[in-house]
Amino acid sequence: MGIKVSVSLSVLFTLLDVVLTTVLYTHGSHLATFGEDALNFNILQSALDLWGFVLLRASLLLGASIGVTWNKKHGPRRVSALTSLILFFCLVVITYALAKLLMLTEVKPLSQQPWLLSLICWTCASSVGVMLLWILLGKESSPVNSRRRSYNPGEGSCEETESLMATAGEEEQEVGCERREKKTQKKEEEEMETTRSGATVGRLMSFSRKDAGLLCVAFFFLVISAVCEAFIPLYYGRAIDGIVNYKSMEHFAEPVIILGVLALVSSFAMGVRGGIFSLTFSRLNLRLRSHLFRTLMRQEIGFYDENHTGDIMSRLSADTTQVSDLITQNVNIFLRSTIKAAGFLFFMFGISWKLSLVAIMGFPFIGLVSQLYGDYYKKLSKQVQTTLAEANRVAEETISSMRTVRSFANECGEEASYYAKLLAMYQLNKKEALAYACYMWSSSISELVLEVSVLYYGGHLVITRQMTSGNLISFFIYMLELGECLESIASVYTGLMQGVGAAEKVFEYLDREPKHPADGTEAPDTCAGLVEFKDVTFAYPTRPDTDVLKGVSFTLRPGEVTALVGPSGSGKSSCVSLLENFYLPQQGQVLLDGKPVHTFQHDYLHSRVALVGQEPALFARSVEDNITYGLSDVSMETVVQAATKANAHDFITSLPEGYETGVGEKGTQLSGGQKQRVAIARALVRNPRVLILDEATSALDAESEHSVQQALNNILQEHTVLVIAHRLSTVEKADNIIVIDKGHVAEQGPHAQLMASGGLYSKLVQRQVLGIQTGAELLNPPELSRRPEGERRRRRQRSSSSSSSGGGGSESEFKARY
Ligand SMILES: Nc1ncnc2c1ncn2[C@@H]1O[C@H](COP(=O)(O)OP(=O)(O)OP(=O)(O)O)[C@@H](O)[C@H]1O
Repeated sequence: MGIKVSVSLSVLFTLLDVVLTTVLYTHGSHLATFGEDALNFNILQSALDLWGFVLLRASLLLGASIGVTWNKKHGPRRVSALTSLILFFCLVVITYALAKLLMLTEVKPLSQQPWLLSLICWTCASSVGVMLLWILLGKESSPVNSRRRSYNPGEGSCEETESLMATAGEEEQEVGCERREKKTQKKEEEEMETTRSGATVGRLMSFSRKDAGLLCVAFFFLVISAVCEAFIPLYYGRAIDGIVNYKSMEHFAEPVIILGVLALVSSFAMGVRGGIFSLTFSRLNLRLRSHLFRTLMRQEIGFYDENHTGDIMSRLSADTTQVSDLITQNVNIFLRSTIKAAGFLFFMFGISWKLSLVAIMGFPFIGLVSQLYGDYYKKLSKQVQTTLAEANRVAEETISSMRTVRSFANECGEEASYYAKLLAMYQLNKKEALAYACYMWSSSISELVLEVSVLYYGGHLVITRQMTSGNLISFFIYMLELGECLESIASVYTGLMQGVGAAEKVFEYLDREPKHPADGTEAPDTCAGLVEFKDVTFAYPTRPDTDVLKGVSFTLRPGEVTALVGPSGSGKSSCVSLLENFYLPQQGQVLLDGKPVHTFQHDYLHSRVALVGQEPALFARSVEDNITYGLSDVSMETVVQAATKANAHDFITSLPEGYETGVGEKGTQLSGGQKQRVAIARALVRNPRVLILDEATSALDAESEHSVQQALNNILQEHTVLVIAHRLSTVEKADNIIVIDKGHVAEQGPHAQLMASGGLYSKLVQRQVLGIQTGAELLNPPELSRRPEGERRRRRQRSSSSSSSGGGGSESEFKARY
């Protein structure tokens, strides 16, 4: 609807309002009434005050219409900013009109004052009309918005105001325009958020579709318990009337028996309803969590680089619980309270419509306060969720790296950073508490005012014999219960807002499509294990502007050992990540048997390409489960075979429960070397075609390294092996050594050739040998000097042999290594 339409509607409505109100006020013809009333105004006889309101209504609507027509750009926004105030004004007018109606009934029956009754009804209806039209006028900002969007503060193109800027005060206008833009943007965001909230609740409902049957049963019992509860105050009143008015046991006993039956049925229905809602909560929670976890499992590795574990855990635990609560708890309370409130209102009007009018006059004000509070609370709760996730992240990171924290004695530092996060949350909690206090204060005051007014007016009705004392008591119980229902509805609103905030975050993850899905389909019967990197350029998604690999090309041949060496941070592990299909290169291709790795089936690729990483991560399960991780139906014989090849069998059998022994969280109950051997067994049990050893033996002692490498040596011929090692002595006999430097392949070839060329590799070797020598001398010169001459000679020989250009190590020594 355009501005023109809403303005025309407002003008027409204003005309109708003025004419109709004036006609009703003057009873159609007596215009002299104005003069008489103005001179002798009596609130109980004259309706001049109601006619006065029409002037206010007309001024407001006409003013707003002129405003939005005159200033199409900012007018609607200004009108919209005043909406709460206008709603408040209209509610006051309605309350005043209803109060006047009650006063007039005291003077004469309403049937004798039809004009006045019609005028009061029209005043209430037209006030509602003004509210709606005001909202409509405030909303008609779409054409302006589209123009506003073209404004770019950075480029200074606030088109409409640009021409004015030529005059004085250009800068002020620009700043003002920018500020207004921000305000409007905020308002638009809020509007969008409200729409989104509705959509989120709708989506959650559809998520609970599977529990529709259960929810229907729960709803049935909810209605039964609510209806029974709605009747209870009525029979309380009747019992009291039996005592006070009839003073007869018969009149007293009947309502008491009915009361007993109602209480019995309602408590039974309440129990069944509560149980079913709890069950639905658990089912929904189960579905939501497993669905979210499944979505998380599908995400690419880059997602885990971008998002902190604490944040993800927060979504998975706290947010999913809150979301399940949103549907079960809040919807349960909302439905129960609404049904009960409707029943209570029905009985209240049945007992006394006049008293009911007094009681409901305050409700819209309470509703307005709840709305404002709910909006504010929603915003705060979102911020609280974010800070809580941050605090969790710090705690999680610290607790999972407790050994590092202890070894660097940084307990106090971690305490301080956790406390800082908690403090940030506390600041938000303080705001929440203040908002809650204000809300409680305003709602308690309005309740008190209502109760006193109802008691006063109800007392008047009993004294004037318009109702019985029993009915007044029933009415009062109804009203108090109604107050509780409305309070519950208000609390549900905030609960809903809190849940919607959490649900939006959960859906954000649920909706996330992996940027690099593992959806390859290739699964050939045979795999030779030929790996080719062709002109690969790669940057991590978290740092898209920094290429860590630049035009890298090399080949890993079946049956050959290829070593990747280079300074720290040169990009060796990044090559492994690409071969494992963790990331996609920006340019070039990583091929396995001539096909890009991402085209292979996920399971297939990882059964043919196995990785033993730098810091092998074990799971808090048994040794056997760790070795067979990700595989099913692996015989014990195969497990033992793999463990034996990895030189792990002996130590595993010496554990208290052998292969059944638990390894603790991340394998903390095993030594570094034991962990590495279990990780090697885990790779070998798959009998892979391509074996990647990324610093896989770095934590082994010389003895274990020797035997593991001997074991590996037996199987090397069947595999394509890629070795990354910092200790260059361990790679010197590899078939091909690829030297990576700053993301480039600096040189490649066998050890002897690289040493002869005198390039980066030979420098690294020399530096390392020198480093070892100097380090050893610096560390322990007296001990070294005290050692027998024979041992010193042997050490010298060993170091000189490894630094010699030919590598010096015998073939058997290499075989012992691989
Ligand atoms: N997940 C990641 N996100 C962003 N950058 C990363 C990530 N992992 C590594 N890097 C960066 O990429 C570069 C290459 O790292 P890479 O781990 O491949 O080096 P490397 O040669 O294996 O080092 P090292 O020998 O020390 O293990 C480094 O500058 C590193 O900071």
